[in-house]
Amino acid sequence: MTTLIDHPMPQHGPRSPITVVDGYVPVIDLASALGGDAADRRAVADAIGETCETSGFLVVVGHGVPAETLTRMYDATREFFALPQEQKEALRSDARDPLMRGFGRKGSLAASNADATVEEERARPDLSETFTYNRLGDPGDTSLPPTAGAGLRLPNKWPALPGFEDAYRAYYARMEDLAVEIMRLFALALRLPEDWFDAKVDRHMTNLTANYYPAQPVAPDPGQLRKGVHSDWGSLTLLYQDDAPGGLQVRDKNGDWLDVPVIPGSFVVNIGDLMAIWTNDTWVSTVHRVVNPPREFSHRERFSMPFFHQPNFDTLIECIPTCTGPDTPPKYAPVLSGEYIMDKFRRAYDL
Ligand SMILES: O=C(O)CCC(=O)C(=O)O
Ligand SMILES: [Fe+2]
Repeated sequence: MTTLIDHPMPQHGPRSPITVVDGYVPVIDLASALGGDAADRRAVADAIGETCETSGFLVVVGHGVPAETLTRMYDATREFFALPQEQKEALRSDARDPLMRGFGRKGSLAASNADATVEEERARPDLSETFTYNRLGDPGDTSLPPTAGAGLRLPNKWPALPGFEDAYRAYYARMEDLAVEIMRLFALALRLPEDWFDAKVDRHMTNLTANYYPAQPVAPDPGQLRKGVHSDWGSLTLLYQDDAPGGLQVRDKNGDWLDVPVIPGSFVVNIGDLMAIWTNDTWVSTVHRVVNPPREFSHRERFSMPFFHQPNFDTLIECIPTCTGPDTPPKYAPVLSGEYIMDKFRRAYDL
C-alpha cells in the first residue's frame, strides 16, 4: 500500500489566513470557505480570483476530500499501469471515441494549441500513457442532448482489477463536488450570483484521466517531454500529482518555467481555456508542461490524476456580463463546450 498522505492537513479555524504560502502558484486553504459564512466565502473567493488573474494556477488544501479516496485511486492507478502492455492495449480507446476513454492513444497535447504545427507536434508524442473515465459513458446517463454525436455515448472501458472501478467512481464523485464548490467561489470572485455556473455544469462532461509517466532508461529525444507545452481546455482542472522528479511546471510572465509545488494531500487547481473565454481573458489559462526527470532519476516513474472539469455539452461559452464594458468588448466568438473539447481532442490525438 502506497502511503501518500503522510503529513496531516494544515488545521485552521474559520478566520485564519487563507493564503498559506504566497507566490505565482500560491497555496490556498479552502477550509473556511467550505465551512464558513458569506464573509469567509468571499475572502477565499477573492484570494482565488486574484490568482486567476495572474497565474491561473493555485494549490488547494483544506478541500475536504478524504485521504482514503485519494489513496485508493492512486493505488488503483499504479496497479493498472503495471499490467502487461497487452492487457492495457485490450482497453485501447475506441477510434470513434472523441473523449478517448480507456487506455489512451499516442498524441501530443502541444498539438492542441491554437498556434501549433499539428503534424510536427504529433511526430514527437508525449512520453506518457493515460487511462480515462467519463460519466457520459455510464449506462443510462442522460447528460447529453440529442444533438450530441453517438461517439460521446460509447461505454467506458474498465480493467478487471478488483476495486478499480469503485475507486475511480468514488474519486470522480468527490471531484464533482469539489469542482462545483470551486465554480461557486469563481462566481463570487467574478461578482456574479454564487449559483451562476450551476446550471451550466450540472450535466458536465468531465474526463477523469490518470497520467502515467514511465521511467526513461533511454534519454528522450531533445524536444520530447512527458507532456508538451499546452493549456488545459475546459473550465478548471483539479490535479493530484505525486512527488516524483520530472514534474509539472508553469510558465510565468517572463517566460521562465517554475515548478508547481508538491504538497502532500493537496490538489493543483488551474483554469482552462473556456474559463479564459468566459472571463474575456481577465483570467488566464496558463501554459504548462511536464518535464523529463534529470538523468540520475531516470528510473523514477511518475503518476498524476487530472479531473478536467468541462461544462455541459450544450453550454454556450460567451463573455460573462461582469467581464465586459465599453472599453473591453468581448474578444471571442461564443463556442459550445462540447464542440470546443472535441476539436482539441482531434488536434492532440487525431481522433
Ligand atoms: O502530470 C501533470 O502534472 C500535469 C498533466 C497535464 O498538464 C495534463 O494532463 O493536462
Ligand atoms: Fe494540462
